[in-house]
Amino acid sequence: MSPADHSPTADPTSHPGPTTVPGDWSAPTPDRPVDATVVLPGSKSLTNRYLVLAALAGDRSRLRAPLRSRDTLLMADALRALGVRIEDVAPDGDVAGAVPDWLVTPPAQLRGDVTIDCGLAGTVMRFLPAVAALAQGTVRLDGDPQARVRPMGPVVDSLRALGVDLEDSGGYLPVTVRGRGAVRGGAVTLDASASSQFISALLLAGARYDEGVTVHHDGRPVPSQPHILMTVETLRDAGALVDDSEPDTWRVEPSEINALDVSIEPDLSNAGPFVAAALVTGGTVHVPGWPQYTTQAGDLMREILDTMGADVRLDRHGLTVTGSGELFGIDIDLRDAAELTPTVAALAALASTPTSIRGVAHIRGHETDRLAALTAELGALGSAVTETEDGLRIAPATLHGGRFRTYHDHRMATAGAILGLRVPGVAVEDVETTSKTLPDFPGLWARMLSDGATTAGSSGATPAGPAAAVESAR
Ligand SMILES: O=C(O)C1=C[C@@H](OP(=O)(O)O)[C@@H](O)[C@H](O)C1
Ligand SMILES: C=C(OP(=O)(O)O)C(=O)O
Repeated sequence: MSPADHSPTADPTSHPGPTTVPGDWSAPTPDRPVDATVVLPGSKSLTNRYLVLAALAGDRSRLRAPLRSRDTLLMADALRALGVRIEDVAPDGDVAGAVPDWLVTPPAQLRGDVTIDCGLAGTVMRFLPAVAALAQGTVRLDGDPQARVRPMGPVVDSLRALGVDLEDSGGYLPVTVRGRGAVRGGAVTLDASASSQFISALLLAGARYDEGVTVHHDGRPVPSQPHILMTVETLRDAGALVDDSEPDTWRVEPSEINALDVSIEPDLSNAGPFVAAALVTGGTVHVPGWPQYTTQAGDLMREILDTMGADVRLDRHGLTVTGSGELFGIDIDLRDAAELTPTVAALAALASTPTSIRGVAHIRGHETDRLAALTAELGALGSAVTETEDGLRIAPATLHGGRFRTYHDHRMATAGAILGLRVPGVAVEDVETTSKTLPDFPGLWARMLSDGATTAGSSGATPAGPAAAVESAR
């Protein structure tokens, strides 16, 4: 099945529904520009890569300021089930409110005869079959009902070609891996146009395969390429030898994986809605610890906000975004940073000139069919939005309040929050879905918008240290 065949689990064509439903979250509409410092928790993508590498390493690793959200806690629980010890330890220094570090001790041999809950986490459902293949025994992987429509075919077929004994459900979860404690490895060709995570999965575990792994992509362009570079760089951090010099081909030599001691950068894609608030309200948002160099796709927010009308400054203290009150549309290929689409689409719906978002056909296979979901929900609030073959076109329109459905998609919920900054009466369904990658989004959002609020841990903390914190500059 192609990603285009997927549709959201709730039917976006069934609008208009009720205006609000008990339990919906009223997105706040501030009466003045935001002026805040927002400390974001660690990157989901980095945390889950380092957890996997630490589980496959030869010795104990330390992950500093890891993200603790549904996706990373599921990854940690899955690795624990495979025999990895993951313990909380206090971070160095006396930083109030800082999240504990994770000490990760790999077992001599990963064990099987376990069932793993992948939730709705692409990183867990795609990365772990490649790890489970190294376990001794059977590992059954399943997830949320919506996870069962996210594509897995190329990763399971590739593992089979590399010598792994497994069963899938027609290219989807549930998947059963019969681990034999070792994997032959070798060369494989796959079509990764539906997700870069297929490639990352094989590379992350590939150093531990007897022959290493050579992965060649054949198909339409691979999306989210910075995430593959992130995989390559985290492998190199752990001493693995990776050759990515040929386009669409990656080679990981068989080797030990070294223990790691790493600090996790703040999650820049999760920072997106917060820095977007500066543009929407004509205010200022500062994000400490925004890295000067990063493989995170979310770093593209800097260019996006600049094009859409903000003043964007990055220095050694972090990122500062200031809006002027003007918000322009954008013409952008988001293939490399597809996870930003809901954030950019929400901004576009508030803009004074048209927007075209291209290159993101594959996000029909993300947490939900994001193109259908955004078309339905933005449209229901009055936006002039059209779904195209590989993206969205959004023309200026006057929006009104109403119910914004979220389809179990954290980034749909944060898109609703962005709209609410300008449009009174936006009621966001199931805002708790944001806990997939960000603990306490509603609290953090409210504190960003409130006067003089300071959460514990924001003063004197290392940028990525606290769970999440906001300091209002007012
Ligand atoms: O490897 C990763 O950490 C991710 C890769 C990307 O997936 P796709 O390639 O499926 O877009 C991205 O959208 C997702 O949020 C995280
Ligand atoms: C696509 C996303 O997540 P996942 O890692 O589950 O693919 C996302 O966070 O936007």
